[in-house]
Amino acid sequence: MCSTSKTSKLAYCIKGTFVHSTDSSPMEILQDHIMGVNSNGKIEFFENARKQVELAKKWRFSESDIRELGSHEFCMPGMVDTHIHASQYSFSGTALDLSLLDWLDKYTFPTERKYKEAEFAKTIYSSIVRRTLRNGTTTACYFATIYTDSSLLLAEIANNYGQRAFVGKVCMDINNCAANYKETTDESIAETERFIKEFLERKYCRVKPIITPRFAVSCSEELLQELGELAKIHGTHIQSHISEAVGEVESVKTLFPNYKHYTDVYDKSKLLTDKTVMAHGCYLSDEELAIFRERGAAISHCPNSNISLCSGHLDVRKVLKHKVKIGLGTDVAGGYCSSMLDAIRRAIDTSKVLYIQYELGISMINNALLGQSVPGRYDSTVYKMGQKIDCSFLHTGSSHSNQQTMPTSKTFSIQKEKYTALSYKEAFRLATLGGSQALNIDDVTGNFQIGKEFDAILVSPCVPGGPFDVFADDTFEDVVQKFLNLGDDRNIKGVYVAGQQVVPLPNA
Ligand SMILES: O=c1[nH]c(=O)c2nc[nH]c2[nH]1
Ligand SMILES: [Zn+2]
Repeated sequence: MCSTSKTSKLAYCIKGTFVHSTDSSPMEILQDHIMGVNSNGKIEFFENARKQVELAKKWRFSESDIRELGSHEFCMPGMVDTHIHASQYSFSGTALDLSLLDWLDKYTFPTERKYKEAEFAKTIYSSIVRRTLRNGTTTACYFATIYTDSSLLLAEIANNYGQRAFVGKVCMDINNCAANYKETTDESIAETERFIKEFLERKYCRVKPIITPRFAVSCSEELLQELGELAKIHGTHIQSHISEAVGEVESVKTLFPNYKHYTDVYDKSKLLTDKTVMAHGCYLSDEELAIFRERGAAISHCPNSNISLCSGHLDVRKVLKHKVKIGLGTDVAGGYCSSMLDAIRRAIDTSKVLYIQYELGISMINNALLGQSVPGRYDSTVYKMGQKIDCSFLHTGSSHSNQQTMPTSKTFSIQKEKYTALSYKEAFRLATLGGSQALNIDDVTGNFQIGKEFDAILVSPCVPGGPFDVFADDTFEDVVQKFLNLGDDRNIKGVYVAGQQVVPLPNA
């Protein structure tokens, strides 16, 4: 049950270094600060420690109420995994040899079918909730399976461990529904209604239901529209997949010939709202991103999955340019790692790959061939798939040019735009504040703004047998960067959700 009192007392203070993001800065490092957390789990004050005496008088705390961090230790906001399949955790780290649609048929659907069994579900769901919490994921947006009862069990487990979460019962009624892993349209709608009703009766404080059409390839027009209605009636969040892989985009064109594009399919079903998070979006056009922006819908960037299933790359810069909300997701088990630290690293890697491609001109050529606009072009032509273009303006005389493979019947002029890869600070913001914005919970969590709930990780960079070393010359920025690039759960000494310490785990 969710209980918050109108009057709140100070519960405890933390003193030391805090690292977080704001709208104006991807990373602020605030050394020698003191934070007060109240009995409702909210941040009551956050000030320079110079003000400790004054604050102690006002809030009536003594030295013994303060938890003082060690010299290299710091607190950062808990990470927000905006897209993770709890039900796929059992095979994470395996089965990465196929592309999306075949991967779903061969590995994913047969595994998800097992969640009809409550005992099996309980084992895997407990493991993923424990694992993600240990890795510092304070908020997770989960896909479960088509089975209502075991999806409700995932919600109960997340609630029991104190994780903030969205949990979705998956809906799918057409195609790619391997034998015994499908529902009729009516079943899917009725079970989603039951899921929401029983979920809301449990009155969890920080675990919420989310409407979950798997993706347009496995949902009929009728199901999508009914789910859009249900989301409207109950005011629930919505999650799905969009434009992840070329084969999937092509299937959607065939299945929904009367729609302008993939985004239009969801938009016409009222599934794009300011409480929607869509995973991937690698192949969204400028026009589609403009619709996302208008609706306030968000994208979950899942770089590990995009690389592991050879789906494509999301251009985060392009999404940010369109002012579309964006967070990071692990997308277990298309993504093989359940740690958001991995999502940060892969997001940077992907961005660097795009930088290399831009430098070589490859990305521009690929975009042109996919019928999308070409960044920095002078003309306004949108080149169609397979259209012949002359790429000789790129790398004239360079051995890196792929002009040999390009037909040369049409010429267009292009000015190369400068492309900047994501910095580790920007990736840190995506994993924390960005994720909370994507899930539309940034009024509650995502950074250390006064009044938000204290969702945080206590990081201890120097642990015996830890994954990296800190040297005397390292600045605090270096230490933070080392943790983001090299750290793991050995460095995560404590995890807090709404002021409650949830890691170390019970029975760890
Ligand atoms: O990465 C993905 N994982 C899935 O389970 C899935 N289903 C549809 N599209 C998907 N993409
Ligand atoms: Zn997914």
